[in-house]
Amino acid sequence: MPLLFIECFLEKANIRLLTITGKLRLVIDTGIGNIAKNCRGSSVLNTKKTAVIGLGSMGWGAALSLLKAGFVVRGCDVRSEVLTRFAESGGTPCTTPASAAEDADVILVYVVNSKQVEDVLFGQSGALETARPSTTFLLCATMAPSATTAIAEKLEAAGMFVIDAPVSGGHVRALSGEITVMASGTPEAFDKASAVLDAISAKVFRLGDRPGAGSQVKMINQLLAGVHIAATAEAMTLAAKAGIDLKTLYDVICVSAGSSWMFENRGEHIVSGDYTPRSAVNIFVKDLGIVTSEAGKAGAVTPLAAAALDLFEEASQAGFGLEDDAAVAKILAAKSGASLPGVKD
Ligand SMILES: NC(=O)C1=CN([C@@H]2O[C@H](COP(=O)(O)OP(=O)(O)OC[C@H]3O[C@@H](n4cnc5c(N)ncnc54)[C@H](O)[C@@H]3O)[C@@H](O)[C@H]2O)C=CC1
Ligand SMILES: O=C(O)C(=O)[C@@H](O)CO
Repeated sequence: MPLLFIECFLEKANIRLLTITGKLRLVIDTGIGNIAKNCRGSSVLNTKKTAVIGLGSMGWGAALSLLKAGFVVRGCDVRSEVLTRFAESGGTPCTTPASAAEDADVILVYVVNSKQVEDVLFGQSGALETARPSTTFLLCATMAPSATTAIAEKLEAAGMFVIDAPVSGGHVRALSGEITVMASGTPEAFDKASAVLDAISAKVFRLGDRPGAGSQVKMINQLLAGVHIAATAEAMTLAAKAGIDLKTLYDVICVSAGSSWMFENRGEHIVSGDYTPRSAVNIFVKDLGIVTSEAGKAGAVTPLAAAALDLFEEASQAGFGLEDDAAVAKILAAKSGASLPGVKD
């Protein structure tokens, strides 16, 4: 069918075709709210109002992806400068989780750890104070599976739907709406959140019907991610010590068998000497802490994760906790007497 004919037909029927972050979407304006359907085959949903709690490296990207996809987005953060930037980007800034949660159909929780998640949900001015029953919560922070399960049970007891939805892909993929989601929850929860998941991700893995299963898989990803960052830092430090040009090394390894997603991503930060946090050292103190403690409970040995955790803890104690996690290289460089770009000897 000629494209012009399709366009005229869609215009008459009040249907707009939008391409957002490379995904083709149909938006049908019913006058009472949009019904969006992703043309790559996901379900139709009329969810319109969303809230993102925690507008940091990952939550910011998710919030912007939702705005681009046509959702109304309330965003909450404790940092006022972030709220100002969010308002400038078209979002509705909120100073408390309770005000962000009012009226929301789906709420995405993107703070750092389980303690913060509990605070923003169940604490004073927390989301549960105002969220309507049957609101769907996406728990996107990386937490121990047991913590995720306990939080999900508390939300469900209050009449909410929950998806355990930890994410992967870093700040850049969050911004482009292309993260991977390691998700678990009831089919009903997935139905309610499918348009939101489509807007923020390139791939959603459904890993089970109960919250906790997603966090278990994410924990394994974090074992690999943490070890690969530490290995990248070690490789770069040895290369620097051996007098190899780091940019040349980076180009060679990226197309060789020693590479990894983390080598490509964090290796670039080390080569350019840029430790602006896209994911902070302290995140891996948390995540590898989860890995080693859960492994201990399960009776599994994780010597590589333990060695990597030691390095991240050392980096944190040396004052690099809020820098990009590639700063673990600074510890190895100092011990090796090696010079890294942008790092004072
Ligand atoms: N940065 C990354 O590349 C990735 C991070 N993750 C996970 O995603 C989660 C978020 O990580 P990031 O975005 O890197 O952290 P972040 O530190 O950049 O962002 C967290 C945000 O939450 C806000 N916040 C903290 N307490 C709050 C409260 N009570 N009320 C409102 N806002 C509050 C902070 O001000 C901050 O803006 C973590 O669980 C992390 O492990 C997962 C995949 C990748
Ligand atoms: O993307 C992921 O997966 C990660 O966990 C890291 O980027 C760091 O948090």
